[in-house]
Amino acid sequence: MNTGDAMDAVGLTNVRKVYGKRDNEVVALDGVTTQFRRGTFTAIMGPSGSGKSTLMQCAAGLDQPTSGSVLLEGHEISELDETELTKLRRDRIGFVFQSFNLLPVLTVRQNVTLPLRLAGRPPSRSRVSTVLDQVGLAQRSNHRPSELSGGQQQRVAIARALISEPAVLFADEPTGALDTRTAQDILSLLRHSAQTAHQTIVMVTHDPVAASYADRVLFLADGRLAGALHAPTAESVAERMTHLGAFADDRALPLPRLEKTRGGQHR
Ligand SMILES: Nc1ncnc2c1ncn2[C@@H]1O[C@H](COP(=O)(O)OP(=O)(O)OP(=O)(O)O)[C@@H](O)[C@H]1O
Repeated sequence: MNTGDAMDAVGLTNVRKVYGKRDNEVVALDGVTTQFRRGTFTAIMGPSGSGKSTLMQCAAGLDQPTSGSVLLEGHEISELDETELTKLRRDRIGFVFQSFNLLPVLTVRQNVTLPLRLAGRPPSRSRVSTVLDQVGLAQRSNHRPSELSGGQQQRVAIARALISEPAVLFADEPTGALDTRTAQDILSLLRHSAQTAHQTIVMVTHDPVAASYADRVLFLADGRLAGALHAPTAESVAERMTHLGAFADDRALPLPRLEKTRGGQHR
């Protein structure tokens, strides 16, 4: 059995994912091998349709690869039954998706605490307050989702993912609906979580500045790895994306969405 390296929170070996059959076959991932070390923050980038979401779904155990191995927190996911997979995801993994999946009848606080209450591990009031404060929603804890902006709803989803302090956090465009300042705060929070709480963060993004908060950027093209950048800057990421054709059609490089302070450091 492949037990992998204990330093890796997630390890993919030769992962292939094919959707559809015969004439309708789409090869979404075509032999991807990579590792996500514990306590690291990785951004996944690539042109539309390059397989980013599929990679994340497979790495998170939400979807099974057609072939190849995914080792998640020491477990080969193809060897787990649905109950074991559900337990692994519930206890060790956090998710932030583009659709926030908030329950409209529950308040912010109730939405954030629901997964842990369902798991029989209700968080303390102070833990809830800390997380709501971290995402800038302390004043909104009794509001319902319909009373919040899109960006605020996204922050509820982020708080819900962070509250259980998951070993691995998968996030699909977590700052997509946020204004510049809030996006900076959330990205700094994610980086801080990786550095201090040794959480492993895997984030899909289209934004080179968001990616520059990560320790490493993995590039995908046509379902295959197309290189990596360590200690990325927004400029180096944007340049690489342009070469991958992600910013094609004669547009200028997208202006970094987030500002940086002097010396290239993020606030
Ligand atoms: N459920 C599915 N059934 C059939 N094809 C799929 C399915 N999910 C994804 N695909 C195809 O697999 C390929 C990779 O899709 P994926 O969503 O992983 O790309 P992506 O890089 O996340 O794209 P985007 O940046 O546009 O969100 C695409 O060609 C897509 O059409």
